[in-house]
Amino acid sequence: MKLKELLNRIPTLEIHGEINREVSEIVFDSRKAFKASLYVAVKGTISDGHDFINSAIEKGSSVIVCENFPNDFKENCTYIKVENASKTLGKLAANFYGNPSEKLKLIGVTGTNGKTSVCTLLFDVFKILGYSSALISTVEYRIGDEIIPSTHTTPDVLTINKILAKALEIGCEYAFTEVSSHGIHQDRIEGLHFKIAGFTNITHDHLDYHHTFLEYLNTKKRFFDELPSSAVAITNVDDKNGNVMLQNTLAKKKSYAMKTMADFHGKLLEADFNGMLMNFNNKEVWTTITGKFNVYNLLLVFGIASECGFEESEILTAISQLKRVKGRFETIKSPSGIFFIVDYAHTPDALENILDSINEIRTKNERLICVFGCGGDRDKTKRPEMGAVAASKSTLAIITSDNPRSENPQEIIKEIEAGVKPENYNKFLSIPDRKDAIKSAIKFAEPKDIILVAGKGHENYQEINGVKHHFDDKEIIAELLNIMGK
Ligand SMILES: CC(=O)N[C@H]1[C@@H](OP(=O)(O)OP(=O)(O)OC[C@H]2O[C@@H](n3ccc(=O)[nH]c3=O)[C@H](O)[C@@H]2O)O[C@H](CO)[C@@H](O)[C@@H]1O[C@H](C)C(=O)N[C@@H](C)C(=O)N[C@H](CCC(=O)O)C(=O)O
Ligand SMILES: Nc1ncnc2c1ncn2[C@@H]1O[C@H](COP(=O)(O)OP(=O)(O)OP(=O)(O)O)[C@@H](O)[C@H]1O
Ligand SMILES: N[C@H](CCC[C@H](N)C(=O)O)C(=O)O
Ligand SMILES: [Mg+2]
Repeated sequence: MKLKELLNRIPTLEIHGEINREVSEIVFDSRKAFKASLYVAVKGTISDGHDFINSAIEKGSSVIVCENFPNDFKENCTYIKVENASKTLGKLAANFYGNPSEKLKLIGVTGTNGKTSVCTLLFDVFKILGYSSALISTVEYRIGDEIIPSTHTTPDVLTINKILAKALEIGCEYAFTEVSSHGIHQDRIEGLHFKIAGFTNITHDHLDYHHTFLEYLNTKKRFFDELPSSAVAITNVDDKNGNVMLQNTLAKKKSYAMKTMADFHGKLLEADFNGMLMNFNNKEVWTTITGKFNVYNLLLVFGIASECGFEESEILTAISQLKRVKGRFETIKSPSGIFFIVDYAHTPDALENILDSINEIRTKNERLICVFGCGGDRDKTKRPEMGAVAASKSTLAIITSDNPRSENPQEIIKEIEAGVKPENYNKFLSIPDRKDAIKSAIKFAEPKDIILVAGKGHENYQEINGVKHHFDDKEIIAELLNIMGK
């Protein structure tokens, strides 16, 4: 594409060099630069892309977009000064890929918990309704039937545009994307045109990155603040901050709730481990998805599909055909009758919700064993809160490792243990090796007991000191059951 065309509608401060030249690709990592590429120098959390301008040129970049010009200009290169390189990257990406987000219906979902669930369920509902879509999620990216491994919940803006452009090319009409707080903060959604934006809930997470809860909340709110008046914003008004999210949005406001009046109102009539009977806007629907928090997720799916123009009855028929999302409340029953639940709960709120949901369903004649840990190099303040919740809401909590990353697993466990309330000191034990922890839970369990293995859900690895070792909770459970004959 010609640089002149690429710069269409993009504000610049100063240009040095020829703008009548061909751009082969846009890159924001000098290591990925090649012949005739345009390199955008972005300030990151560790380094500053401006330091790599010359390495990008050595690898073939001939256009540099930056906030400060270097001291000397290389021959045959064009330098473009902009106010904010990270935001400019979003606009360049949209122009380069032909503004795909304006051409298909882009739907974004933000919130602490439930984004993957809602986006995946939307993708599945729309498929049942006969529409092909794109999905951008923590678990995987999908373009119609094609599956691409996921690197980020919300990837960089070039990747998003590339996925959307490909989706458009193969005839998709919708795209569902998770919008993470890191994604908003790092301008990974800059230049995208959202038709509908959904909010699930906001509780404690990522305070390592955002520092305070208010900063975290305001980052999520920015997603709604920046929507145009042509968009629709759907919020959970049972959440304390559900209305705050939409306070300054220009978008048309819609709500969903179970406890208060809302445009999309839901009730949970019955729930067991096989599914739930719900009532949505006075119509009953049965689903194999279970857990009270999933009523909220399904209500948001219902609200979004309604705003896309589908009839309530056809949406509910599609909801009744949904399957569970990978690693979310997935159940396994052993030959001897031990019941396992594998779930991605990795925040205090998620762990509390899943334990509450299990406790509401179970008879209490069995025991509930909770095996969980906390990720290293992530929000440390979650740890004692998760320790407190797990020990108080289960018969036995087995504290173990999640992804320790660069941290010492024993130290993470100590921080989790510190949150256990004195009255629950006899209700927990700590086993650092995750496989050993699951093994102990199985040893301890009798038929009908429930073992919740939380925190890693769909993940098929355990990251220790920068190395990802293959580890899949479901596989480990099957392997141990086989060896232990239970
Ligand atoms: C903390 C964080 O989010 N970091 C993200 C960020 O990297 P960074 O700011 O550290 O980049 P940097 O190393 O400082 O480099 C700055 C710039 O210089 C460039 N550079 C760097 C070195 C070089 O030799 N040449 C060069 O050009 C880099 O490409 C970059 O553009 O920008 C990168 C490019 O987009 C991301 O890949 C990276 O995600 C890291 C890997 C990550 O782990 N992020 C997680 C925390 C994350 O984003 N998670 C959320 C989900 C959270 C949730 O569960 O809700 C997600 O959306 O996935
Ligand atoms: N609406 C909800 N409210 C509270 N907890 C939920 C909700 N939906 C899911 N959960 C819990 O949170 C866990 C993670 O769910 P999900 O993967 O859908 O969230 P996410 O927002 O995509 O998370 P991430 O930020 O890691 O991408 C689930 O396994 C479940 O335990
Ligand atoms: N997207 C989340 C996932 C956490 C999953 C948990 N297994 C962990 O590693 O902490 C994060 O990166 O914080
Ligand atoms: Mg997710």
